[in-house]
Amino acid sequence: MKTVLTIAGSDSSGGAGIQADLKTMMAHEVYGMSVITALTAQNTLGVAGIMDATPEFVAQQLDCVFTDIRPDAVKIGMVSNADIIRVIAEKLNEYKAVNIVVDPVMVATSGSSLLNDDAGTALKTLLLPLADVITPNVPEAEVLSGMAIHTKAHMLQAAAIIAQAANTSVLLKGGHLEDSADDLLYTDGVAHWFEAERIANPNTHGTGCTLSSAIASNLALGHSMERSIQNAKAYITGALRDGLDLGKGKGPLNHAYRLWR
Ligand SMILES: Nc1ncnc2c1ncn2[C@@H]1O[C@H](COP(=O)(O)OP(=O)(O)O)[C@@H](O)[C@H]1O
Ligand SMILES: Cc1ncc(COP(=O)(O)O)c(N)n1
Repeated sequence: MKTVLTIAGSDSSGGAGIQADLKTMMAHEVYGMSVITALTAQNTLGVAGIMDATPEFVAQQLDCVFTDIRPDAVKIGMVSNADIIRVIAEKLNEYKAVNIVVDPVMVATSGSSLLNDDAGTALKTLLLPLADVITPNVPEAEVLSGMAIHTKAHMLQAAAIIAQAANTSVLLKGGHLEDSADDLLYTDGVAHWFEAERIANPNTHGTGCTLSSAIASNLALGHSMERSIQNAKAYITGALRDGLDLGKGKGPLNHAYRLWR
């Protein structure tokens, strides 16, 4: 059995964060493990509260995982402060973690901020360079590149800037552009578009978490980066197309759509 670790925050409403990651891993038939960086009290309408874990406790969780069941891939999501980011970078280096997917989570789909101001620099300098791929959405890519993104041409420019600064591959997700659900992989100066049908579904809580976990699961299963992203896109499109409608705001996906049909 292949194993995947998520390092992320908990979402009490179960649609994003750790809960989305573990459900996605289960749907991919890999063994999921979790290091929790923060608890959030949130639902489909927004984030009511955040309680960060201490950096020491994050380190303790990482030690417990890596000294016992070695992950074949690692997904990193919400890491809300610089001290936690430092500890994660240190431990991933120490344990020589492989197949690292970093989703630079900054703002929840509902609009609430999930990253402290001091964490931005630590994220850029310590965590992004460790990744095999980073998966910003359009607003995150705007912050990371320092430019506005309104078109696919802008996506290309921004991805090149981010890839160069972080010295890694960038999957810039196009879900926030109107009329598009095309994502752009930029690696070593080469651009590859992953095109997908845009689904008319307002319930997109957790799409980013789900996509990055699906990529990590596919990498753990031994697929190439391109194949992993292609498979992950097919999974997220199917989960959106399933049309689950829960909660009063932007609802979650049906992560199990392949299992229950
Ligand atoms: N309405 C949609 N139809 C199809 N795919 C979508 C839709 N919205 C988002 N996606 C896809 O879901 C994934 C997450 O995208 P995005 O919404 O851009 O990120 P985030 O959830 O981090 O804000 C991407 O692969 C994106 O293309
Ligand atoms: C704990 C946690 N982590 C991440 C997200 C971002 O969710 P999305 O995938 O919709 O960008 C979230 N809302 N909560």
